[in-house]
Amino acid sequence: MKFYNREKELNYLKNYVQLEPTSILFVYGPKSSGKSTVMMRVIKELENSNIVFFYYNLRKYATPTKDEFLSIFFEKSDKKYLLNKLEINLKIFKFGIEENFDFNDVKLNDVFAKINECINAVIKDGKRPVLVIDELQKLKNIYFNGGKSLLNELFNLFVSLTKMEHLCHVICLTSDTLFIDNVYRHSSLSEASEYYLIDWLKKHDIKKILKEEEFNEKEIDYCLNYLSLPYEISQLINNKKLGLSVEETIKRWVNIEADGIKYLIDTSDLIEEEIYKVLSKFKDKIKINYKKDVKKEEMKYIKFLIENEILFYDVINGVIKPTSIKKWYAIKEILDNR
Ligand SMILES: Nc1ncnc2c1ncn2[C@@H]1O[C@H](COP(=O)(O)OP(=O)(O)OP(=O)(O)O)[C@@H](O)[C@H]1O
Repeated sequence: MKFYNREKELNYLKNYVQLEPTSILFVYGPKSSGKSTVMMRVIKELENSNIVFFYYNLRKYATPTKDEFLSIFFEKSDKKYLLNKLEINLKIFKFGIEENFDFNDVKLNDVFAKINECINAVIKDGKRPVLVIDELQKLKNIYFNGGKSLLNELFNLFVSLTKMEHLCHVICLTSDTLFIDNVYRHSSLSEASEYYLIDWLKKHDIKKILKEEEFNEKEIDYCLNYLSLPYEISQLINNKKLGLSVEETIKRWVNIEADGIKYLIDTSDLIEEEIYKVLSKFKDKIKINYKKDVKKEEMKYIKFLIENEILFYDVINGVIKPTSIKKWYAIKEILDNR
């Protein structure tokens, strides 16, 4: 699979993991903007460095239970940390735990003590641990002894590992911006966190990639109006090979998106008129300002559109926009057809 551009993001993350850890890093961005792909590329490019990446991709699992969380994060072994054998293309590690450790009735403090032991073992070996969790919000419904929320307690552990003790970087990737919103407004976390946006591809980068992929000038001009995400480029290339023109493919995409949005509205229990009213804010502009353009009573409808990945809320910059440019055209199409 070809990797397109993202030099700036790659460099940022490669440099970031080599600095002293001082805060938790939240990498966020619109759906499918390429957050995991960039992170995996960082791990690949640093595979011969002294960094030990503990990379847990929770996207691969259905929402985990407590037992599943333990088996995703730990592996029975006489080592304190060990290569994840299931990942053949990537040198990533799991926390090691002794063979006779009993996962039944385990207390959260014991789990955290084990994580600390593993991280300290890496440091003792003269290496630098980096913990990366993709789609961390999937742990939000796990509770341990006495009803303790795993996620809240993990945040305390992460603050301790980064801001307090500077032992280990903790990087959380997510496209769930309502989750980021909660984190951002959480007083003790906001002072211990940094945020990095992996956004749509820039027009000049798309142009460069399309030129390299031998698209002609006319095709490039057409594409530049509609493309924003890296996977769209790979799909266009494949469709071209299958004999579909760029214009046909894009028109079909916009149609499918428009159908999807209309179906979502038609099957929702919310007041249809209010959803359309919110969408009409995007009739003539691609992004709106949360503070200036959104009224309190509209937030319910905006949240609905964010949860359903029609809109993306960039909490840090106070901007709301469709999750992709193609989605923007789909919104405009359903507004025009009303
Ligand atoms: N720089 C890139 N070059 C080529 N393909 C890419 C690039 N970035 C992402 N992709 C492709 O786009 C798709 C989505 O990428 P990825 O899963 O990394 O996005 P994400 O932002 O992590 O997604 P999500 O929002 O679901 O968490 C994948 O098929 C991936 O291979």
